[in-house]
Amino acid sequence: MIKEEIKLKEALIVEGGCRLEGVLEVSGAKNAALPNMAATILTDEEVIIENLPNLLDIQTMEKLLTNIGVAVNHIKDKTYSFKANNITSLTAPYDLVSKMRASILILGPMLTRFGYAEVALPGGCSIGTRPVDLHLKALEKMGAEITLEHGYIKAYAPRGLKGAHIFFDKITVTGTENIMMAAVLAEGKTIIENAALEPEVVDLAVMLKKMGANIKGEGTHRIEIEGVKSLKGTYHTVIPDRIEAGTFAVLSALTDGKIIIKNYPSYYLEYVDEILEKIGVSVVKISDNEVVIKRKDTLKPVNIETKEYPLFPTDLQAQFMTLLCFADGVSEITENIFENRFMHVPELNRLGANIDIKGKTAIVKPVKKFSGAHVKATDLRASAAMVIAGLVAEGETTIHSIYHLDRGYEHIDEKLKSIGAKIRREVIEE
Ligand SMILES: CC(=O)N[C@H]1[C@@H](OP(=O)(O)OP(=O)(O)OC[C@H]2O[C@@H](n3ccc(=O)[nH]c3=O)[C@H](O)[C@@H]2O)O[C@H](CO)[C@@H](O)[C@@H]1O
Ligand SMILES: C=C(OP(=O)(O)O)C(=O)O
Repeated sequence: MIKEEIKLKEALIVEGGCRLEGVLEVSGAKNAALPNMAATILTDEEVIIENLPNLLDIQTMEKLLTNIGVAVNHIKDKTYSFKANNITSLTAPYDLVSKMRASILILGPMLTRFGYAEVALPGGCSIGTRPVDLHLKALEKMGAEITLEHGYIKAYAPRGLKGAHIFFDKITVTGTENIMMAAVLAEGKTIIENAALEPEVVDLAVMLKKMGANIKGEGTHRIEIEGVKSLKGTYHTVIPDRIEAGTFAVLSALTDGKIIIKNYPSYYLEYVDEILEKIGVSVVKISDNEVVIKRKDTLKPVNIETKEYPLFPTDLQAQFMTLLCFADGVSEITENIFENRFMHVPELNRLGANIDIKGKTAIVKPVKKFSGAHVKATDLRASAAMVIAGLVAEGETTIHSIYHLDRGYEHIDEKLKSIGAKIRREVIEE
């Protein structure tokens, strides 16, 4: 059986109630590393990226890049070099794209540098339909001719892309990144309005500027890019993962252990930290890059709405729902970004939670305890919620189908074992 087939059947078995003590280190951000890697297509010079997290999604992006001829070399722990000086194909095949929606990020760079790109349509995923129409419309506005054939996006710009005025009807993170990468080598000026403000978008702009791109306004809703003829190599370090950090904060608050979180990016988590404070959980800085989590005896309910950065991230919704199950009143959590991101609710209820869904709002009623059960890890952050829930539940929790967890959490079981958690992987026939 090949490795990935086994992974689909892997389960995580978590024993609840263990005393946790030690250091949890936050890894490089998946959602920054993926666009950083895609941007290496934009130059024939060597780009070195450091602090790449060891994740399935990173391996998928590596495969997408090597598949088109990018030379990827491991230099040292978490540091890789990329050289796109011998591109042999301009296709992102379905078998890779179907593993990870962020594969769409190589469309903009391939098209702008080589005038052609073929990427399998990512299709829907468990958290929603997630179309890429905004990416495609923006590229068309830049002069690309796009057709959809046999499940593939085929994009042509034989004479190169042209700068354009793009207004995104909806704020899109990878859409902003894709168009920013397309615009850096386009002829003339591109203005992206209603651009995403996420730190990962800003980090991509920082990297592109080091490569010689001319970008202004990153971190605001209006980004201006003046195209240049070519880009050069650079050295870049991936920023810390704010979602992994937030996940660790929730885990720490609920298990009430003596956990130090290292590389906690407080500067990206201001709003999240404010919400934690309202719940009765303080993030206390103990050194430049380390925090501990202190909680009041009684947790308070809060209402949360997911929104684009700098407001509450959808990628922390499931973890905060788990935390709020133990508040002393009713909380309401509204999911505004993805239409189907409550799949953790029935799974949390299996563990003893009392959550109802009304449209796009989950009503989280207080419970005193969770008790271990068999649950399913339905998507990436739902999986993280199950791990947290398993650590606080009485008895043993078996989390089935943990494939998604490995897409976005680096060695989660090893990290948790190092602070005293009893957690193991088992291959279960399903
Ligand atoms: C690799 C990566 O960075 N993933 C993140 C990125 O995903 P991703 O970039 O895919 O998410 P978007 O910001 O694009 O999606 C926001 C909303 O816009 C919609 N939309 C998007 C594009 C489009 O062409 N048409 C359209 O309708 C989506 O369906 C969704 O409802 O941002 C999400 C929102 O913060 C996060 O949850 C993901 O972790
Ligand atoms: C939804 C997520 O990722 P992706 O966009 O890669 O599916 C996530 O990181 O929670």
